[in-house]
Amino acid sequence: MSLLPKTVNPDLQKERDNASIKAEEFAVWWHGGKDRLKIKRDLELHILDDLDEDIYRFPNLSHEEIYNAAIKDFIKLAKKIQELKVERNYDGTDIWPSSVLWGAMPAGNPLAVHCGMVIECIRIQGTDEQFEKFGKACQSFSMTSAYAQTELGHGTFIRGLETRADFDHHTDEFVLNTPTISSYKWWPGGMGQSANHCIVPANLYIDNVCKGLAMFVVPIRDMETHAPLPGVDVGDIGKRMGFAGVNNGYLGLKNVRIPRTNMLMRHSQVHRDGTFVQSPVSVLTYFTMVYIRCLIVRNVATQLSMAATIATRYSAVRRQSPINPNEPEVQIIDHLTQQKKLFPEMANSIAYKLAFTKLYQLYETTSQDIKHGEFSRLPEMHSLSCILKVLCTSTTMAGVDILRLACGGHGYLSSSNIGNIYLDVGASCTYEGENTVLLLQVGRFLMKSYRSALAGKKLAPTVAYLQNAVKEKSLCHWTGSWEDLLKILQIATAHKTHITYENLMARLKAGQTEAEAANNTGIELTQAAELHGICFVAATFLEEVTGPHSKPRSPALNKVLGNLLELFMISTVLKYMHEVLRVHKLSEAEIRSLQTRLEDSLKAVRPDAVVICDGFDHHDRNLFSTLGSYDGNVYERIFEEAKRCPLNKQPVPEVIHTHLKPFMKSNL
Ligand SMILES: CCCCCCCC/C=C\CCCCCCCC(=O)SCCNC(=O)CCNC(=O)[C@H](O)C(C)(C)COP(=O)(O)OP(=O)(O)OC[C@H]1O[C@@H](n2cnc3c(N)ncnc32)[C@H](O)[C@@H]1OP(=O)(O)O
Ligand SMILES: Cc1cc2nc3c(=O)[nH]c(=O)nc-3n(C[C@H](O)[C@H](O)[C@H](O)COP(=O)(O)OP(=O)(O)OC[C@H]3O[C@@H](n4cnc5c(N)ncnc54)[C@H](O)[C@@H]3O)c2cc1C
Repeated sequence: MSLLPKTVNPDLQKERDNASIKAEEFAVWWHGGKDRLKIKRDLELHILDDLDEDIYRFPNLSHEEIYNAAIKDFIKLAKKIQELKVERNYDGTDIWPSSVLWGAMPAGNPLAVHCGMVIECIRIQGTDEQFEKFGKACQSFSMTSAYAQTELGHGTFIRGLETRADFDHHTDEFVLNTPTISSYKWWPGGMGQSANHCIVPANLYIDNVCKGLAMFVVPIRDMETHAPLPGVDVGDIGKRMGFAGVNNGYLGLKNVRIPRTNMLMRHSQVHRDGTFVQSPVSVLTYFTMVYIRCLIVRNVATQLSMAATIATRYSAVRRQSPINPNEPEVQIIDHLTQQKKLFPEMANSIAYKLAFTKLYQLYETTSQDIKHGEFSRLPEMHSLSCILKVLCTSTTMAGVDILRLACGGHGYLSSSNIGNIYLDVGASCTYEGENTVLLLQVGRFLMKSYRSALAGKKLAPTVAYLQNAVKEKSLCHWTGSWEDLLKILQIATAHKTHITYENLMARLKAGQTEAEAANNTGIELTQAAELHGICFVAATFLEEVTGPHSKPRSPALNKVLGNLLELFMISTVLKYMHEVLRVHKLSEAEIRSLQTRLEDSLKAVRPDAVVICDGFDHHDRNLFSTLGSYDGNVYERIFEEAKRCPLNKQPVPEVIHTHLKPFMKSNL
């Protein structure tokens, strides 16, 4: 019998009753309007409400059982999406990589890469006819696929990939080979057993001359029997830290033949006579990665808001230690240091979601440009998607762990679900471009932009601030306004960029090659890149709160958002104070006033913390957390989960009779 009360925990109810805004108003803003919120909720209702709760207890299953369950869960979900005929998420992005579906696939989706990446890859890299043939088959699931780029020996350095595709003039085919153990494809999601096709990026050879990387649609399993095709060696790479159900795989290819027309040929082509037509811009092959990097930003912003919801609700429900010795124990959310753990992460998740919205607009514009043969925005797009992917994943990983710690011992329970969120976010620091490597790409872009700034050339919009900062070496007058806080971050970034550039130049002057000099300047390049990302996020948040978007919002909501922006700005400037002090000598009194503002902003957020999290509007089944449910009945849920633990099914487990008791007896 369930121990769960039907009522909401009174402390949590009190938080909702006493807040300055209603959660609904925040939810409407967060989701971009009433209509969008309704789309999201209708979807969740249809997808999540009738699920069997046992699917959330996958940590009790074996690797194989988890995979079997994940496939079955995926099919249930796919059928629902097909019935509904929805293609788009509430925010206009593709439905499949959307967080609305996460609750239905708690162990991960063995066809996530198929749905979220391959279809878009075929759209971006294939011709319209190829999309008609392969893309549509993927959309209808008559074909299942994986994106098989990474190899055992190379993930980062794509030019080092060893898989080769040789054009055979006689048969009009490509012959694919992974000639060494290090060239085996390794890691692709869904490739182990789920996919019957792969997108294989490989070096294209015509008459033994390498033409660079191209993408090939390679069947790997029989369409009828699903058995691996001749020349194909495929399987699951074994248990990962997380991603239990995702079926990451390995793939070896030995003289596997595919028709010439299976090369994705929107940007580069091989004709029947073996003529090769080069892509107008070689990095177009990398554009699918740009798309996924954008979506990762949105995903981790959502995951951070989930962890913040769990930890904040728990902190409102749990009481421990009085503040004044003779008074009752307080809700732990009233300890100031606890607020310092919770609220900045809440603000970060909002900041990252806003940054995503801006990033995605740039992505859509750039995609349109590419369709019209215009590529000038690519470097900025690449750099912005890299820096936001890195900044948001790495700080979210750290933030989720802070939120776990904020839940004390119970945060460490698997049923808190924070561990699962942490492992998912942790993977995103590595996949789709390892974070340090992407920071170096951004550092390189900053060096180029800085050189242009020095030459008085016009800069791309997202680095335009460097131009002023080149001249303006410090703030003339410090008022401590939000605008000043942003400005000082921008000047600090420009300064960091400037000294990094100088150090790079000095190394070149001393005779180092460009590559050596870049390697030796790597630490500063990554630091400048990180600061650049911070400036973008801060500028976007500031614009949302003070710009024209604030007009239609109620004063109460604007106040709440202002409190969150204040917290974000002050926390950020304090975090990077060592860089700020290099460009503006803030006095001791000015720094102390920032510390006071930090404390005041935590107190200002406090009364609305629970409703802000309610406004993130996470369905209980998406959170699936004993600590973070809407009703706050934490202890009862923890208790029920313990009772469900498979070990408790019998009073004395078999191993006690077979091993522990005899051992104890032998020591009598
Ligand atoms: C489907 C998911 C949906 C979303 C998530 C949902 C979550 C749901 C849960 C579960 C699903 C699981 C989802 C997992 C999915 C994971 C999938 C993968 O991981 S697929 C593998 C990714 N692999 C990498 O990302 C390799 C990283 N490496 C690279 O990108 C390159 O090798 C790089 C950039 C590091 C270096 O490439 P160089 O050696 O060719 O380039 P250089 O020489 O440095 O640069 C040449 C020029 O090209 C530019 N460039 C490089 N990349 C560019 C790009 N993408 N666009 C534009 N320009 C680019 C550079 O800036 C440079 O420009 P200048 O010369 O300075 O002007
Ligand atoms: C959960 C998960 C899912 C994945 N799914 C897919 C998928 O679906 N399809 C796919 O193709 N791949 C997939 N991958 C692979 C992933 O894209 C790669 O692991 C990732 O790109 C990192 O490459 P790597 O493993 O070669 O790391 P490495 O590059 O070997 O990184 C190791 C270390 O070397 C450093 N390093 C490497 N190069 C440089 C450099 N130039 N400068 C400075 N430092 C450097 C890195 O910073 C890092 O510290 C997945 C990976 C994971 C973990």
